[in-house]
Amino acid sequence: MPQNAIELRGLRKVYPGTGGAPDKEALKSLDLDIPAGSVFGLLGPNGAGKSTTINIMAGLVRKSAGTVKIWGFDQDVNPRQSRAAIGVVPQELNIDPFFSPRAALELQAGLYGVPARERRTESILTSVGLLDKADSYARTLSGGMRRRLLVAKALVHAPQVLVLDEPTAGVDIELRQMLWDYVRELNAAGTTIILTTHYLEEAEQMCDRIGIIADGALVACEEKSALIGRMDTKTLVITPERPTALPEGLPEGVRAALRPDGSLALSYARAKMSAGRVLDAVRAAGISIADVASEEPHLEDIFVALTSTKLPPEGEAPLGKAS
Ligand SMILES: Nc1ncnc2c1ncn2[C@@H]1O[C@H](COP(=O)(O)OP(=O)(O)OP(=O)(O)O)[C@@H](O)[C@H]1O
Repeated sequence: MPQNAIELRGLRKVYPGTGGAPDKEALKSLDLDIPAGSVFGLLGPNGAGKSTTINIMAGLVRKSAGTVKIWGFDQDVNPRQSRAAIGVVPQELNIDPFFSPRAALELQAGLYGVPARERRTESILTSVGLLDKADSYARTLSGGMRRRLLVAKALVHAPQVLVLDEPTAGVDIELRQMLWDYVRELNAAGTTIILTTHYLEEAEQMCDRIGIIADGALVACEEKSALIGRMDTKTLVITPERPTALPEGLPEGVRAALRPDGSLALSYARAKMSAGRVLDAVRAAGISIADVASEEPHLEDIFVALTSTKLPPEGEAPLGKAS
């Protein structure tokens, strides 16, 4: 097993401008290692270059410069092996409406040159919960079933690396849970998982390593815990015994806000301040404390700090997206 499932070096992509528009440098010079066996989240605002990166890895978009290694195979030197090592679940739900799931998987297996005796059509359909629909026309499948069929198609050639591009956009909570349970199972069985998502909470739950890309460049790539640990802020949430206004005379560097439930949120840099000092200052301001809780920073805080972009809340369509 190679140390890295994916190695990108100096990856650059320029889309030629059309109709008088200037060229677009979608990837500037991306270096990225994704360790084998990980669940890696590739995050970034709209237009950052995530799909371009994934599509280059999948062989769907031609890079302008740089090298791409998949499972140790250089895409330019060993195109067949590198293609065989990766399966991509695309963002769009486009499937051929006249094929049944069984026929779609058989066709995909044929495209990848999987010999008939090695095909696992039934077991893949079973694991994505589509066996009872195996022989129905794909056009009769619900959106959630189509998504599962796309996952199944990406798995027919048993790739070591599975890429899911925005897999849960517009998917209901039950299906999302099922999809993630299945992805976790695949990972436990050794498949490296790469996913892009607009839902930071999802990335926080699912991924053990995270890369953040903004404007065609990687701005962070670390273990999730290290990334969150980089954020030095801490927040104390105080429930006062009686309704209160914002306290006066807090130490410098402490930001105070009243929350709609009447609690008082006090944020500060951990390196410069202690919880004890903050609480002393609150008491000195005449506030009696009924309860205190502390909040650690979330991935979203880091994302905002690194990209200056706030993502829309869960459930809303990301900017510029129809889905
Ligand atoms: N075929 C294309 N021709 C010209 N420009 C393109 C093309 N595909 C993408 N771009 C541009 O390249 C940049 C990166 O796009 P990309 O789709 O990779 O971003 P993304 O991070 O996946 O965004 P999103 O979250 O919206 O999917 C954007 O500015 C986009 O407009």
